[in-house]
Parts: sequence; structure tokens; C-alpha cells
Amino acid sequence: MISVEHHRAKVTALLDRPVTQDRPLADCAGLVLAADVPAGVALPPFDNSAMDGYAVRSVDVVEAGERHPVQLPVAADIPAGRTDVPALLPGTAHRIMTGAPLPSGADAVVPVERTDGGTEKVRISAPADPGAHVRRTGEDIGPGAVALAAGTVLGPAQLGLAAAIGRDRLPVRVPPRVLVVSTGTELVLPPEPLRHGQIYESNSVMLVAALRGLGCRVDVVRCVADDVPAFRAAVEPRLAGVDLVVTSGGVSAGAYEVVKDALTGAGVEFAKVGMQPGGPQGRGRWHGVPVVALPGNPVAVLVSFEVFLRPALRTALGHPDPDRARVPARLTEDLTSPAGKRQFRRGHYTPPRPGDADARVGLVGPRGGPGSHLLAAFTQANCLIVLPEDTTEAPAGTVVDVLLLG
Ligand SMILES: Nc1nc2c(c(=O)[nH]1)N[C@H]1C(S)=C(S)[C@@H](COP(=O)(O)OP(=O)(O)OC[C@H]3O[C@@H](n4cnc5c(N)ncnc54)[C@H](O)[C@@H]3O)O[C@H]1N2
Ligand code: MOO
Repeated sequence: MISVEHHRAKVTALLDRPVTQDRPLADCAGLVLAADVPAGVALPPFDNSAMDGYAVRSVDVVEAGERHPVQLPVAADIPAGRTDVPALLPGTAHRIMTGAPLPSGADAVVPVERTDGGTEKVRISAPADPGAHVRRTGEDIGPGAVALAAGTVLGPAQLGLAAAIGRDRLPVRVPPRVLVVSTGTELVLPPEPLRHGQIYESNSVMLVAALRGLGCRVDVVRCVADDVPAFRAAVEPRLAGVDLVVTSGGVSAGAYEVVKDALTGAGVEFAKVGMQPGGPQGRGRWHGVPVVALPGNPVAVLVSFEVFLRPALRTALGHPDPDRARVPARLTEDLTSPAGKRQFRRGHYTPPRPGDADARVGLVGPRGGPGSHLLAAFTQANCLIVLPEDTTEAPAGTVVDVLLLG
């Protein structure tokens, strides 16, 4: 039996060939930036008004007040987008809109609410300090500064900044193209009615959703029979276009272990990992393509994804924090776990509240038993409870680690 860490390191090494690509911004959300991006322009690129109002010289409105407004001729109108802005002469005002360039000679903006809104001449009833309501060139980011550093996860704000500095593409770590293959002669797809002994296929649906959630492009081959020639015929022709194959089923100790039988000796190693669920696992390369072979039980598939594939893929994608958040929590029920195996139980975590006796530790209760077929219970879970290899009993009240599923 091999350890969770050993298998995880092997799976991570299998995927650690980052590919970078320049992509349109619209296709970068959630991905990781592969290189520093310098600001091509300053932000703001020019001094501009933060308010709809009047650009003035602050010295011209020093005396302005509600009872004694200062009247100035309005010499120009500057909507946002005007590129030929005339200079402001002493003793005059320019009507100006938010985002419009501040005319040279002006050093402040009086909001329209502090004026009578005139267009020929304007009565100004409040003074303005130098710099009032002016957004200075480079105040947000200076030209040439690193706007986004390599390793940044590109969310809406980061993509917005890239657009604002004039980028339409960014260099990103490219998620792999994955082929998901579910195996099992018992598997059928709706609308076919179930005959006794058959079940509806669900593993590939989970894997496709989980992989797409990481940005992977995913193809799928569902319900491959437990027959080695059938498996080869279904998968081999599709290897050329993919960076990773993820299979489910056919890896344990039975008489018809199609994935194990097809890939043993062909570059993929199979082993029992000291964990529950997700004991039987395989990984390696087949015709040079990385293969991760997961067991068939649905809960084992999802737990294996969480423990091995998700962190390995996030590492390959350059995420600074490939792992789920791990927090302590107090068990609300007694749990048991097999000796020598790390158990990942599906749980529901409630964070601590300020008034709680122990405000640092939340509560966690199991959802369903340890059986790796209990998928309905998984849908009620928001975390995995981790019981270490040397734990066989964890009574209610024990503080355990939980992985938050987000
Ligand atoms: N003698 C032993 N038997 C088993 C062992 C063992 O160590 N010795 N390990 C058990 C564990 S743990 C698991 S997990 C399973 C893994 O077996 P396989 O990977 O060979 O998976 P299958 O036998 O093909 O399927 C297991 C289970 O899951 C259902 N299944 C499979 N694929 C799907 C799918 N795509 N959608 C929905 N359900 C699926 C399948 O019908 C079986 O019920 O082996 C144990 N046995
Ligand atoms: O992967 Mo199996 O759960 O350990 O049923």
C-alpha cells in the first residue's frame, strides 16, 4: 500500500508540463497569468474630472459662497471623449463632465450642484481647493509599472485592469484538454430503462463538471464495456488530441478490471493507496499521454478528484494555493476509521460564531456513512472530514481537520 502523499506527488509530476498561450481576455477568467504585464499606459492616462461640473482655477473661486456666488463666463464645454480641449484662461470656467480631460490652466472642479448650472456664464457658490475633484495622471498606476504580476489569478478586477491598460490578450497557463472515460458493462444512459443489474452512468458527469470548473476542455467517452479490446478501440484513437486521460472503474481486484488489464505493462502503474474511499488507483503514461485511473465508486471518484487531480491540475495551472482551505472543526458525532488508512468523510461544516464558547473552531457532522456508493449524502456535504491513518476512533468533541469544498 502506498501513501496518499506518494500517489499525489506522482500524479502532480505527471501533469507538471505547463503550457502557456496568449488568449483573448474573454477566455482568461479564472486562469493564471504566465508573465508580468507592464502598464502600457498610465491610469488615468490624463488628468480628468471626477465630477460633472466646472473646471476652474481655484484662485478664481476663493471668495465664492452661498450668499456671494462668484460669476465666471463659461468659455468651453468639455464632454468626456473630447480630445481638443482648449486651455482655461484666468477668470473663466469650462463646463466639464466626469472623465473629461482637465484643461490646462485649471486646477480644480466645482460640482454642478454647487453652481446654477449655467452654460453662458455660471454662478459658483462654493470655493474649491487646488486639486478638488481632479483625478491625476498615473494616480492608479504609473506607465511601465507592473500592472499584473506573473502568478496572478485572473478574476474580473484583474481582467478589467488588463483591458484598461490597453491589452486585448494575456499570456496564461493553458488548462489541459482532458478525455474522461467511464468504464463498466453495467452502465447505461437514459432514456434506456434499467434492467436488473444495470445502473445509470454518473461518474463521467461529475468528472466533466469538476474538470470544466478548473477551466479544462473536456471530451468524454461514456459506458465503455469491461472488455480490453473495446476499451482500446474507444480510447486509443482519441489520445492524439488530449493532454490527460481520466478513467473511472476497472482498477481493483476483480476478474474484469478493464482499465488495469489494458494499461498494466503499457506505462500505467496500479496500486492501493492508504485512504478510504479511493483505495485502488492508477497513474502513468499511455502512448506518452498522462493517464489517471480512478476507482469506479462514485464517491471514490469525487474524493480522488479532490485529493489528487484538483491539486495536481491547479499546481500545473500555476495557482499559488492549489489546495482546498483546511480548518479545524469539532465533531458533533462519533466516527470510526480503518487503521492505516486516511479517511475522507463527507461532512457539513458550520463556522464558529462570535459568541461561541470556542470562537476559533467550528462544528462538523458527517453526511452519510463511509460507503463510497453514498452519492446522495455527498450532495448534503460542504467539506471533507480528514481522519488520519493512525486514527481509528474519533469521539464527538474531537477536533479534526476539514477540507472546505467551497
Ligand atoms: N476484492 C476487492 N474488491 C474491491 C476492492 C478491493 O480492494 N478488493 N476495492 C473496493 C473499492 S475500495 C473500490 S472503490 C472498488 C473500485 O473498483 P473498480 O475501480 O474496479 O470499479 P468498478 O468495480 O468498475 O466499480 C465500482 C462500483 O462503482 C460503480 N460504477 C463504476 N463506474 C460507474 C459510473 N461511471 N457511474 C456510476 N457508477 C459506477 C460500479 O457499478 C460499482 O458498483 O472496488 C471495490 N472492490
Ligand atoms: O475507493 Mo473505494 O471507496 O475505497 O470504495
